[in-house]
Amino acid sequence: MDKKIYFFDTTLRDGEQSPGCSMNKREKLLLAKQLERLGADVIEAGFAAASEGDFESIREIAGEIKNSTVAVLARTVKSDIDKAYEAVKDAKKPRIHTFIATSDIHMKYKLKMTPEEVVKRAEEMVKYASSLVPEVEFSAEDATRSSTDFLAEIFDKVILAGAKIINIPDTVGYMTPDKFYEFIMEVREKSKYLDTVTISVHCHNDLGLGVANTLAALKAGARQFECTINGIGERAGNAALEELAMILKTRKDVYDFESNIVTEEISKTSNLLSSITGVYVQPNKAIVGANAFAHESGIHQHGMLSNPETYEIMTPESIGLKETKMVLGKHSGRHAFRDKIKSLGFDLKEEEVNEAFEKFKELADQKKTIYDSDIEVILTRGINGEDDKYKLKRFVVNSGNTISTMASVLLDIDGKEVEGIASAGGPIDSAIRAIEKCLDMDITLEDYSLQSITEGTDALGYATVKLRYGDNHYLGRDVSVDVVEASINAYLDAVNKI
Ligand SMILES: CC(=O)SCCNC(=O)CCNC(=O)[C@H](O)C(C)(C)COP(=O)(O)OP(=O)(O)OC[C@H]1O[C@@H](n2cnc3c(N)ncnc32)[C@H](O)[C@@H]1OP(=O)(O)O
Ligand SMILES: CC(C)C(=O)C(=O)O
Ligand SMILES: [Mg+2]
Repeated sequence: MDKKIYFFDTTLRDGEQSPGCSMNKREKLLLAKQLERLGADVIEAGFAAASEGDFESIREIAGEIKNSTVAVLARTVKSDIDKAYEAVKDAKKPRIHTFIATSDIHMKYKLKMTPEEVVKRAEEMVKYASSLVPEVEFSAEDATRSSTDFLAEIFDKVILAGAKIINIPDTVGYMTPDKFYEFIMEVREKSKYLDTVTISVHCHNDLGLGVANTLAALKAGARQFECTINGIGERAGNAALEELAMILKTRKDVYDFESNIVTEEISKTSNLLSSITGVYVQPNKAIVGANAFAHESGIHQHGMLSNPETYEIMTPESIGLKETKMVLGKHSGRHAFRDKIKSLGFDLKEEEVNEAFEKFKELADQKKTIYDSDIEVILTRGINGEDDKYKLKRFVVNSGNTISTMASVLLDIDGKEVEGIASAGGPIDSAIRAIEKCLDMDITLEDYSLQSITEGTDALGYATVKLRYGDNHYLGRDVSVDVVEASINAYLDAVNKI
């Protein structure tokens, strides 16, 4: 049997049917060009009869795309097929894709047609479409809840009428892999002509089985995969193109097939779709999620640094990413921390690394994401005072828009606890005044500044305090995710210098 898999991308049609994923003409064209670079064999550009905008988008895509077939969807309705033809006629490789439902429930309640009428309509419209374009695809909507006898009958009729591709959609995502395999084999056995055309599948993801069912269909003889980028589509979406493509590439030992997909374009295509629609994939999404090539825990990071194959079955480069992300966080270990320090250009002795590592863990307990700039702060400034005479033990600040701010600061001064309480305009002002009450020193605060030096709302605040004592000036600094704490410690840093 044929070893080639044809990827039929329906992001611009079924994908666009997902709530919130509508695209305008310019956006559809941008994405179509990227799908062409990705190597999609067929790009289903839209549903021409749906709206004037969709019609124009398909026409423009048909005029621009040269390497992929441009398909357009139509009901088995003559006016839909005429619209579809008008939209796609200038394409280098046009395809009209027409469909009608074949399950009892759809025929009886939705179409209000008898099975005989459905077969007749399908046959007539496939014949008509085949008189307009060389390639016509026929889909039996809700095929997987239809009788296999009826499918065999309608498929044979439309194949004789000119259909070159027969699609067996799992429209409502009802199949399981074993059942789908048996189902397709049964239809193939009952049909006279199905094996003379390309069998396609179109699996929805209502039970999370879109990709698994597509692979089961491959085993049963399907050679066209209908799928979408990021798995978008009606309801729970369609089988995800990037997952299917990477399964074929990564498990060639199991699936010995060829495809035209340029996997190195996957990441770019996924990002483009998300930025156009504003619908982003979850971080743990297979292949294209932000965490798909990221490692935070120490044991995994150590393994990755020793040999990336310990924890990655695909390379980030194979989907077009530059590198694996080593995320530093509270689960990270010394190996990854040392590697990060080196990559930031610091050459530290082992005991300095250990000291910085302790500070890093302390910070990681307070902060969700540790950025490179956080590490730089740890390495250049430290995050806490060490063996100083004046040390902060604890502080409490009570503040709100309808109450006066009150701060209580407890210091350790040479091993003795001293507490100061003060109320002033804001939390930092109150805290500084509370410290002044603990100290029996004639100090003047000359300058104070606070800067956010890392990213995010949990950024490190960098406080600088300038004090005058007698005729001399003393500068104190500190960093913390808590700006009041950074301010208190910066003040104490200057006091300790006195
Ligand atoms: C499984 C799928 O993804 S199918 C594709 C789904 N995509 C879309 O529906 C997007 C585009 N659709 C649209 O813009 C509109 O539904 C249109 C323009 C196609 C039709 O709009 P309307 O004429 O207002 O009809 P409406 O959508 O309300 O109802 C669908 C009609 O098509 C009929 N119909 C549905 N599918 C088919 C079919 N495959 N072949 C023939 N007739 C069909 C229905 O029986 C119904 O007929 P009725 O108007 O005589 O009752
Ligand atoms: C139009 C067909 C192919 C479809 O989208 C479905 O059945 O899910
Ligand atoms: Mg669908």
